[in-house]
Amino acid sequence: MDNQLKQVDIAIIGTGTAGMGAYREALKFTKSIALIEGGEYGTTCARVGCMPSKLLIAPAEARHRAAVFEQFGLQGSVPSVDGQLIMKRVREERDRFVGFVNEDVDGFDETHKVKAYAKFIDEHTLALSNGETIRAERIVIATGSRPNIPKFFEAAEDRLITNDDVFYWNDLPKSVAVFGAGVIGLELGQALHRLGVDTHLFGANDAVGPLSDPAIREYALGVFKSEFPFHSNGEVSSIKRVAEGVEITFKSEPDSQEQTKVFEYLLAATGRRANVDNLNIENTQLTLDTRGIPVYDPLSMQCGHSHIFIAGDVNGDIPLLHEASDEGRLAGENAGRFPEVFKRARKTPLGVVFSDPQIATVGKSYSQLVASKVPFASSSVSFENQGRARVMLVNKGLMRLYGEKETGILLGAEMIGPSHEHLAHLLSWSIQMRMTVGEILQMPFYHPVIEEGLRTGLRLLLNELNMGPQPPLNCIDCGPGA
Ligand SMILES: Cc1cc2nc3c(=O)[nH]c(=O)nc-3n(C[C@H](O)[C@H](O)[C@H](O)COP(=O)(O)OP(=O)(O)OC[C@H]3O[C@@H](n4cnc5c(N)ncnc54)[C@H](O)[C@@H]3O)c2cc1C
Ligand SMILES: NC(=O)c1ccc[n+]([C@@H]2O[C@H](COP(=O)([O-])OP(=O)(O)OC[C@H]3O[C@@H](n4cnc5c(N)ncnc54)[C@H](O)[C@@H]3O)[C@@H](O)[C@H]2O)c1
Repeated sequence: MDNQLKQVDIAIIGTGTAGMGAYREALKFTKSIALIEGGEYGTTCARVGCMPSKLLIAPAEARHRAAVFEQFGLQGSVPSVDGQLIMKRVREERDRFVGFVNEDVDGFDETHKVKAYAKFIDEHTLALSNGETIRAERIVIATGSRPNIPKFFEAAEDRLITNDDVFYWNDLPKSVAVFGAGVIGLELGQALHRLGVDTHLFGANDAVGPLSDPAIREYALGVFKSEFPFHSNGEVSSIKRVAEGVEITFKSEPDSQEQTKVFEYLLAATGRRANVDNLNIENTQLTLDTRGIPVYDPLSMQCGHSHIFIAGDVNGDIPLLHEASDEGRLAGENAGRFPEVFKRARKTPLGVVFSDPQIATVGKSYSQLVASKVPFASSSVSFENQGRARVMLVNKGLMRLYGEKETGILLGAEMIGPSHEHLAHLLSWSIQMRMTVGEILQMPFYHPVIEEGLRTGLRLLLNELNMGPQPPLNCIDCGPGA
């Protein structure tokens, strides 16, 4: 094997978002790099993740929106769905996004790119699936994650699919059983339903996306259950491949009647698994956690005190695009400067689920605050009577804000509601600036806008913190419906 030994300063395993970020930073320190990719270039985000999922959601939301036009007094039928055209646009636009990534990869130094899967032989040596061996002074692991599929689902045989399959469809199916009411299940399940696919969403323990605040979770359950069949605490007793598809026998609630239904596909959206189990990581001296993931410092991405760094979904921490990008760059920089290693402050946590209404989490979650024993106060604000939301007929939503007692600093928020991708950004920026609730309230709020609902929530929180008066009901100087 050693006849093909290549020696480099830095090997980066994986050329996704984190790997590409690591490469760009590492280049600032050395030109001796192996950027290794076993699968397809293009990144999970662009190929089968963030971008194609939003491309599927866009027509689904547009069609759903048309269904409320009647309430404005606009008459007319809801547009019919041409599944082939919908999927054609999803694929074409997706390919365009992938094309941009591939242009970047094309621009990388050819001598740096290695097309093979890598495994550890020892702490410095990697065996490649093409038979070559690489010895690297420093290594960045950026191998991403893959769908986690419970064994139970294998009974669906060839009708078992994941997000990796959906965005290659040529047409929409007639029916889909979506398992997992996490982020992927909610986004794809609701979009498929809105595009006329007979969709059932099967959850577990009443979980909804990333929500931990019981009040928001309950509200979200109500919203989604009123729109499509959502068995948030269902029990599935059997899954069978039958001639027409997948037969699923289930109870919608533990004490409800058992029912059997055949779906064209079973879509597994039951979480993701770090691609660390196929790296022979045990051939290194790294300390592993109970999931088999190397223990690392999230401020430097360094595994222990070693020359190995881990970034992106593979570290199982915050599987989001902007985090993978930040982590990749930090890992690449530190791999470049090793043995000197710098710590960098991380950004305020921010998560958005592109369901409708949108779900968002910012800063510390409710469950983290409860566990941390930090003294905090909270406020709740509904968007059902919020002026701008009612004008636009998007008045479904509930927001909970958490602030630190004594300092009045905003700590976090969980929410479901209209335009919450934007409100969540305002809140995360405020939290990152360590602003108090009083200081945020000094910022301008226009009228009439959805942000006025956020202002009401902040005023209520200020009062809960004993730092401001109870806001007047239907406050006219705040604008009607604020
Ligand atoms: C359906 C879906 C929707 C999503 N939507 C959003 C969203 O809206 N917003 C958001 O912020 N995040 C979203 N995400 C999450 C986001 O896509 C990921 O957090 C991000 O893409 C992770 O990047 P990464 O670099 O860690 O992994 P990847 O981009 O997956 O890169 C890892 C690379 O490593 C390669 N590899 C694996 N093992 C080896 C090996 N042994 N040797 C060599 N190469 C290897 C893989 O082939 C892959 O190319 C979504 C994810 C999914 C699945
Ligand atoms: N908008 C976004 O930012 C976005 C979109 C999609 C994905 N993502 C990222 O991808 C990650 C993975 O998404 P995901 O939805 O696969 O994972 P997830 O962890 O968000 O949700 C998985 C869900 O599956 C449920 N589950 C597990 N086993 C089950 C079973 N047997 N039956 C029914 N339900 C079961 C869990 O209770 C959980 O609610 C997310 O954590 C997120 O970071 C982000």
